[in-house]
Amino acid sequence: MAPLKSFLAAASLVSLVAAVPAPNVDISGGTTVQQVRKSGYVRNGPLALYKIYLKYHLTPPEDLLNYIKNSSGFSKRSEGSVTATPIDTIDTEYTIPVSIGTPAQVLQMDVDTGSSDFWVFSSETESDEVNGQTIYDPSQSSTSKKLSGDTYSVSYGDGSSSSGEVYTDKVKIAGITVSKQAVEVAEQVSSSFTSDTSSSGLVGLAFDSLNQVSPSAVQTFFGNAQSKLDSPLFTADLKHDAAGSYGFGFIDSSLYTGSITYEDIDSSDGFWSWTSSGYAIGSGSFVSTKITGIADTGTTLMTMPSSIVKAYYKKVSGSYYDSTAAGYIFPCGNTTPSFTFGVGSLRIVIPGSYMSYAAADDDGTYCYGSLQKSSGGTNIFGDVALKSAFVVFNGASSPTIGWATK
Ligand SMILES: Cc1noc(C)c1CN(C)Cc1cc2n(n1)CCN(c1cc(N)ncn1)C2
Repeated sequence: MAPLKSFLAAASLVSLVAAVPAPNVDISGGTTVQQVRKSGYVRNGPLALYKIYLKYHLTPPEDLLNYIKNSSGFSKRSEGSVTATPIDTIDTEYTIPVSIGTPAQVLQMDVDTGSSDFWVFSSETESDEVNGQTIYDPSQSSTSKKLSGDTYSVSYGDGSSSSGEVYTDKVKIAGITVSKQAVEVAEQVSSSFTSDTSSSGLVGLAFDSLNQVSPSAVQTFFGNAQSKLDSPLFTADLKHDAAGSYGFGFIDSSLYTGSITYEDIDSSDGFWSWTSSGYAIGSGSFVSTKITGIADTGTTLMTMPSSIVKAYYKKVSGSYYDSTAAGYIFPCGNTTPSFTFGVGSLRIVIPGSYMSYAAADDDGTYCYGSLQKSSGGTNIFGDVALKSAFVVFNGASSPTIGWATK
């Protein structure tokens, strides 16, 4: 436990320095102010150190966080976690319960780190576009307030879309409450959302710059909650065909093995964009090459540059690019090798079983690969990659992304 002792030593030094009153030296010839020790003040090094981290929006080291978390009486901010449930056995998307309004209206919503709008099926959604989803009705909430004149219209990489008006209301996720979250209430949704009976809306967790409310953009749930979290971060522990979790404000060290490797985020395009150190196919040797892509929980699969994808499917017998399916397919029974991507010197292995996504035809002869070619130059580390790791989305002033094995 050396690190803890070392930071405690540092912390006590901080508190020592912070608590000793300066001598009453009158250097201005003016009046002297008598400093007195704050009565009842109990010096506390770790808390003093912790407050420095929070003041400068820095992420405290894990041992300091654990110390604060396990010590009673500290003025803690907030943190919590929520179950992330795959909507089907092939992990098409993951939803979480979200409480909106007073009394709470609870909707299962899709968490999307690839977009920045919090929108819901609502009492205002065209009735023929609602298909079993839970709707939010602002008129039934005593804390809702319409943002008159504000509208939104958002579209996604797969061509789906949603549009409507905007309210604010109380929103609680993982036990963390944002009292005035902008809730974008859908008047229209595209057919793919209507057919997705498992999701009643989206929680966009990309950067605020991507928000599509006009005339002025609003903040995401994370954008609003960040300042009240113990640490300005959220984590994703997605699983194959099993319940995982999203954490807010803290890192649960029981959810991963080894240590977390962090890479810088370039948020200039509003995405969680980072650079991988390379890849390997099956038991093949690791190819060191920079692959810049976005960490996107709202995309089911994974897309890489064409050269890497071609090299991968060379190892899948019977595979070929099918323009009708708009992707690589292969005979379902054929073996798909694992796919490894690098995070610095760390290696995240996507098991071969994750690399076959779903039947590509009605009789299930051919299957659609989980790895496909990038379009428009954006590589996407979607759910296939994310569910193979424990991932930290660190929204500090210089954002980073952390990956760990699990
Ligand atoms: C997909 C899918 N496949 O089977 C089902 C069900 C679904 C979900 N479904 C049809 C509806 C749907 C479509 C989208 N979503 N959900 C989530 C947001 N979308 C994104 C997000 C993002 N970051 N990047 C690209 N699109 C498009």
